[in-house]
Amino acid sequence: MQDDVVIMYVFVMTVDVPVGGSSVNLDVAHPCRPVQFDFGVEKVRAGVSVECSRVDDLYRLAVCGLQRFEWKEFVFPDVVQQLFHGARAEKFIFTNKSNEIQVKSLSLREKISAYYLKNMKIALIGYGKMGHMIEQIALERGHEIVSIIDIDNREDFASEAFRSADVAIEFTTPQTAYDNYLQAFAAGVKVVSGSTGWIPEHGEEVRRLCREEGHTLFWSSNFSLGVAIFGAVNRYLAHIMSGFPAYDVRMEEVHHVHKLDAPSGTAITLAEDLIHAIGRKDKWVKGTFTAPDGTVSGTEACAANELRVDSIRRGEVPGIHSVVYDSEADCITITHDAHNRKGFALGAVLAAEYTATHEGLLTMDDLFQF
Ligand SMILES: NC(=O)C1=CN([C@@H]2O[C@H](COP(=O)(O)OP(=O)(O)OC[C@H]3O[C@@H](n4cnc5c(N)ncnc54)[C@H](O)[C@@H]3O)[C@@H](O)[C@H]2O)C=CC1
Ligand SMILES: O=C(O)C1=N[C@H](C(=O)O)C[C@H](O)C1
Repeated sequence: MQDDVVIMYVFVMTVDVPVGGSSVNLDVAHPCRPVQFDFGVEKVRAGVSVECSRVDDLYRLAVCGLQRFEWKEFVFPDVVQQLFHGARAEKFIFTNKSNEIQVKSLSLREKISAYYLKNMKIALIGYGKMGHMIEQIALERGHEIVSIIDIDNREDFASEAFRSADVAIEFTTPQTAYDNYLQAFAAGVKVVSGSTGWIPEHGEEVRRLCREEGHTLFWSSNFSLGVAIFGAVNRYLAHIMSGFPAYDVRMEEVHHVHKLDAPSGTAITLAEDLIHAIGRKDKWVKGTFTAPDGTVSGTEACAANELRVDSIRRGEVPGIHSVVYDSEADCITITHDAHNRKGFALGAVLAAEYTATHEGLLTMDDLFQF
């Protein structure tokens, strides 16, 4: 069968961008890159033409197993010319081999920066486990950290340095996140936040601030690509299982002993998605809680219409989420197991890159349409 061919129009900047390595992997073609403009993609397959227009499309097509990409000349729309003086068009061939896009006829020196608008000024709110990891990844990606605010220097919200940030990345606590958003909004700074546990109290007001008062917040209970994929599998599986009532469903999340909230924000997102797709559950409820010393509180008992979510706190586990469908005959379990916090941190930085050029209440659905 003839290879799929994508004719893609792309521009290449002349500025330097750290790419690293001799090939460009999926990360570079990641949909989160803040490409602000459309570049046309024409997919030719067995005589069928499909119009695509964003980096997301490249990513999706790559994952679908496309064999060959052709990057052709790009006719710059006015907006791109205004934004990028000196941009020039070039033609490159990309091949997809085992989920990796390798660049052919593109030397490292040429640096593909089509995915960068510019290096950003980032402020960090919360300099704990996530704040440190985000700092490292942001620097690796060529961004500048202009301000770091933690519990002891909150007056820095009023500083010039903080106000100069393109985006603030906030990872603090369930109790403090909302006030941090207000401080950042008052300083005119957009926020990316992964803090969990604040939505029951402040969710409505934050939605209003973004939808009616022009503030920008990108929030996700989990920024990792793996959980975004897992979420899509969860929704699809729930859709299938809605036709098989012999299976009851429950969830379980395992996290490190320092975690303040239970169930985890990710578990709540997964539970809400699942309930939306399956007819026989209409709310999630807290099930058992296993404390670090092994003590179990709560209960496994719940009504048929309730989705039970069990929480376990153990050691330094970065985060494990499972959805379990159980019947008399067998059990189907899907699990996402984070090996470390890198995926969360990279996702948060990618979200910040996206947020720098977008407005309003933003979520992972803006980045991935699985
Ligand atoms: N959405 C996601 O992908 C992820 C979300 N999280 C969430 O992010 C939050 C933070 O996680 P970690 O960094 O692991 O916690 P951590 O406890 O290591 O760090 C939190 C930091 O926030 C600081 N802090 C507390 N109150 C503050 C305030 N009012 N202003 C400024 N800083 C303040 C603390 O001093 C600490 O340095 C938690 O809610 C966690 O559930 C964690 C990992 C991934
Ligand atoms: O507190 C954590 O560590 C994590 N919190 C998030 C959550 O509540 O889901 C995301 C991840 O699981 C790690």
